[in-house]
Amino acid sequence: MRPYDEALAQLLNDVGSVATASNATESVSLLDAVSRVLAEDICSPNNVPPKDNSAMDGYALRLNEANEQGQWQVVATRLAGDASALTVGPGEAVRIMTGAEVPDGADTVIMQEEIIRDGDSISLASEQGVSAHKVAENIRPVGNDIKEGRVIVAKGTRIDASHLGLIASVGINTVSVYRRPVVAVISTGDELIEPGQPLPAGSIYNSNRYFLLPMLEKLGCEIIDYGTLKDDQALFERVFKEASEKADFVITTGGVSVGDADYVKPVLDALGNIDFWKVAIKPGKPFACGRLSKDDTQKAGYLLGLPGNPVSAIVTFMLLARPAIQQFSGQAAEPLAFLPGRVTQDVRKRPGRMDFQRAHYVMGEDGRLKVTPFNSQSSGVLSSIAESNCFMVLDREQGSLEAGAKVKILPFREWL
Ligand SMILES: Nc1nc2c(c(=O)[nH]1)N[C@H]1C(S)=C(S)[C@@H](COP(=O)(O)OP(=O)(O)OC[C@H]3O[C@@H](n4cnc5c(N)ncnc54)[C@H](O)[C@@H]3O)O[C@H]1N2
Ligand code: MOO
Repeated sequence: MRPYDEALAQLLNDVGSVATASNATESVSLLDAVSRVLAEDICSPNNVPPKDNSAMDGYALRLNEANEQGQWQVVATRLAGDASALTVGPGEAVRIMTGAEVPDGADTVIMQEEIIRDGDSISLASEQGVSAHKVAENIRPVGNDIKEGRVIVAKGTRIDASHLGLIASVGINTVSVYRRPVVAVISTGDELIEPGQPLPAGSIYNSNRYFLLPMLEKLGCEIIDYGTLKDDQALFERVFKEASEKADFVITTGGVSVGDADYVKPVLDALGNIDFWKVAIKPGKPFACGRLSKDDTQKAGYLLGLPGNPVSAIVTFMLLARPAIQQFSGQAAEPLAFLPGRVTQDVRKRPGRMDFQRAHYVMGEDGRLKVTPFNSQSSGVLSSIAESNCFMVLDREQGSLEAGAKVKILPFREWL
């Protein structure tokens, strides 16, 4: 059994990345770019905001040159979108709206709640007069958000809604992204039935397919869904081969253990090579992987054989398949971000496997995170994932723990 870190390092080394391949990029319009990985640094061609503008509805004036009476004459009105030439002289003010360009000469915008207006004459409402205000207040300076030429989103970033907004804010509507990884998904097992069908004796509903497809979607993958295969070695061989010729990754669930109908490994061995089998993690130990071709020069899909138990399948997807697909997609490495916490109850654990217990974490009254493991840690209990918000991660050589012990928290809901 490989320790988790070694298994992941080997997997990442074996799968490579489209970022090093030629012809692996395409140009897409902004709204089609969400969930894709950027193949270029996005540099801003201009300043945001492009000119000094007002943060408030109020009056633009020269606070530095306030007269003794602290009074100004309103000489014009400035709306957002109006860029006509306009200069404010000493003793003059311009009625200005939020977002409008600050007229030349003005050094400050006073918000209207802090102004007393009498006809076209304004004065400061505060008894402290000018000293209640600061020069430049309520002015958003040119380039305050983004300076011209700055990299606003780096190559290797998986684009989310905030990146789309930021890229739009500098006026760019097309970006270069890496091609999508093609992923074939295969459920295996004689006992599996699709939801919506009556359940014959001895059968169970296929749940793995229903969390894998949306998680792959979220990773920007192009999916080939092979549904469910009966446990038949010749059938596996034929379908795995076909899938590997079309897909970058072939993800299977089930059939990787030591049972009489566990054909995934023998088929991987026959078509290609097993990179490794078994990782020292709980759940998910029998994870298997390798390339589905013996010919190194041929492009062929890489098999990620997830264990059949639903929790083992989702955990190995999150911890092994997901980083492999992210790296292959050209995404910059994203190491697991643990949070420090304390466990609320005694925990039993035997040394030997790194344990990813499903758990719920909250902020305690002392401001520290406290984490409570789900009451069943069985790898068949999928509600342990649906009702948890993190893994409580216990190192491989760790033994049992007492309530109050320090543990690592790994939030996972954003991956789902
Ligand atoms: N003698 C041993 N037996 C087992 C070992 C072992 O080391 N020695 N390891 C156990 C562990 S740990 C796991 S995990 C499982 C993995 O088994 P397989 O990958 O071969 O999976 P299957 O036997 O095909 O299925 C296991 C379990 O999961 C259910 N299943 C499968 N696919 C789905 C699906 N798509 N949706 C819902 N449920 C699914 C299946 O019905 C079984 O109950 O092996 C242990 N055994
Ligand atoms: O690894 Mo199995 O996934 O312990 O149930």
